[in-house]
Amino acid sequence: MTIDAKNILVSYTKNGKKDNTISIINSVDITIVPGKVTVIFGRSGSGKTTLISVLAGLLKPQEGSVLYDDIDLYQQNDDFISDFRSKNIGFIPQGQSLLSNLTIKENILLANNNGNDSDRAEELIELLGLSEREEYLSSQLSGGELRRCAIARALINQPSVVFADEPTGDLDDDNTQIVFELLRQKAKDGAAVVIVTHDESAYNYADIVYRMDGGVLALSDTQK
Ligand SMILES: Nc1ncnc2c1ncn2[C@@H]1O[C@H](COP(=O)(O)OP(=O)(O)OP(=O)(O)O)[C@@H](O)[C@H]1O
Repeated sequence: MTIDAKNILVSYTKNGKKDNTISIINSVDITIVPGKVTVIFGRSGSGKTTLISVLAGLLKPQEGSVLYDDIDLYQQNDDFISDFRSKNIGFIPQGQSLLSNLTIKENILLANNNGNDSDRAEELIELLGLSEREEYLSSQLSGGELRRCAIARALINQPSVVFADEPTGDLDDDNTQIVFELLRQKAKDGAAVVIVTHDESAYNYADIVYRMDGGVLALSDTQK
């Protein structure tokens, strides 16, 4: 599935005053293609999370369109968007997003559309080096283990599009490599993969590189 976003504009009202708006995403155009890893680098606060939230159907922009092939996402109703997202999109958010009273496997399967794809959950748990912690409650896990569990949860439905927001933020070098390799493998299997990060080591796994600065997106001049 190809994502074609055009003229995206997001701004927020400061202190509830209409004449006091700050622009976060400024006339951004981007095309995301299947089978490739697209990496968007940018400083903290440059608008990366906001942009992928728009691309993933989580935040309607004030202006612009997001097309998934010929589906104009924000022209659809909320039920359609929600169903579309759960069938097609895996989103790895920043921060802690798991239910603390469930085990790793239960958290992963909670997101599973096909009911109970236990084998796929096991496969991801092993790939992400979580086998020894499988029966732990998520409240008993380290930051890096929680992060890897959130990645497995985002991949359980074999999504054709994956958005990863700082997926290696709290991981050591070995686990960073495992996660980037896994995302690259998803792209090799045909998914469109988008990673936003500060982690320059992501460059080694990227097919297409963008830089975001102050809400403006540009293809990197260190293009591969
Ligand atoms: N709901 C909101 N209301 C007002 N401002 C917001 C809101 N959400 C985000 N912002 C602002 O928009 C800017 C971009 O935020 P965003 O989270 O997209 O940046 P980022 O590049 O992902 O940063 P980080 O790398 O730190 O996650 C920030 O200055 C942030 O404070």
